[in-house]
Amino acid sequence: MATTATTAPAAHRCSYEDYEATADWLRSQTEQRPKVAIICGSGLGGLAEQLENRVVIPYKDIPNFPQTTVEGHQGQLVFGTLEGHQCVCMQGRFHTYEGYDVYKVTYPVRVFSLLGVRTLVVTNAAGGLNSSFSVGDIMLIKDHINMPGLVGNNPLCGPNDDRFGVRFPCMSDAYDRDLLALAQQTAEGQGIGAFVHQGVYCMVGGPTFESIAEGRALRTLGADAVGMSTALEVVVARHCGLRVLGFSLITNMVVTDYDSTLKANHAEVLDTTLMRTQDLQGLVRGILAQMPVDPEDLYK
Ligand SMILES: O=P(O)(O)O[C@H]1O[C@H](CO)[C@@H](O)[C@H]1O
Ligand SMILES: Nc1nc2[nH]cnc2c(=O)[nH]1
Repeated sequence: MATTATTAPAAHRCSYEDYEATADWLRSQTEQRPKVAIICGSGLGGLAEQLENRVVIPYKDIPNFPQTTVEGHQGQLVFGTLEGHQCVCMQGRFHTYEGYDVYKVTYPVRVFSLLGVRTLVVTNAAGGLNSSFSVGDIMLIKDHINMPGLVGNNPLCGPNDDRFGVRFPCMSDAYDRDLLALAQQTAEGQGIGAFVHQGVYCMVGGPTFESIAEGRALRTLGADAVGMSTALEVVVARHCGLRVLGFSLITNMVVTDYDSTLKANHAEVLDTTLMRTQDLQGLVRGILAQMPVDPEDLYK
């Protein structure tokens, strides 16, 4: 039977049993039971090095897990404690441009949910579209434009599994407002408020960086930053009820001027992450330090 771009063949989707098998296997590898998951963006995996009592599990050993293929993404799960919170950190994420479908890209998020995770922290490297942003700024994500999802490439396409969430999840509250306010307040308290902004992240498919016309179009659409990840993970996280906090590190400014000779490139992206990695780590730590560890206080 012919299939359309909007509905993957069932064989490409993952079953509840697949997610459970991965979660069960991970439970057998560690006694840690994380409540917070952190997905590290390009060049931002250093956050996982901050965890205490680390248990490191390479993706290649994890049943049903994809492998990372992108420079700046290490390819391992790190369990451990950060500021009193039991965490699991993805040192390396998956992207559709690597050839993975939207179900594989978001596979870890449902596994985390089955492990008992309640809060997802996403980080990414992104190109700045807002002309008031500068390279090295941190953008707290207040909303997203899920470009693949808008054209039907959404990880929730296909039969809905009610064990994870509802058929038609709301996305107007995708990024938790309390966590966003806490992040802003923490940035001010740490004296880095001058380069921390709030804005809208637009996910595109990549792997091409934007043409000038595309950059201009995305800005007109209301995007402040653009990247090739995150929104799909957030959609799946919200579907299964996780709270989400997101950060974009502005690693380059998107070229929107025909007179410019600048050219976006991945080496520049990784260089900028080196420059700001300490600030971002400090900010995440500062936020976690103020989040109640007791889940009953946090998730009621
Ligand atoms: O979104 P993350 O994984 O941080 O990576 C960003 O950086 C890469 C481009 O340099 C792309 O993968 C883009 O999405
Ligand atoms: N699409 C896109 N992704 C990025 N990731 C880091 N910088 C960029 C960028 O300029 N465009």
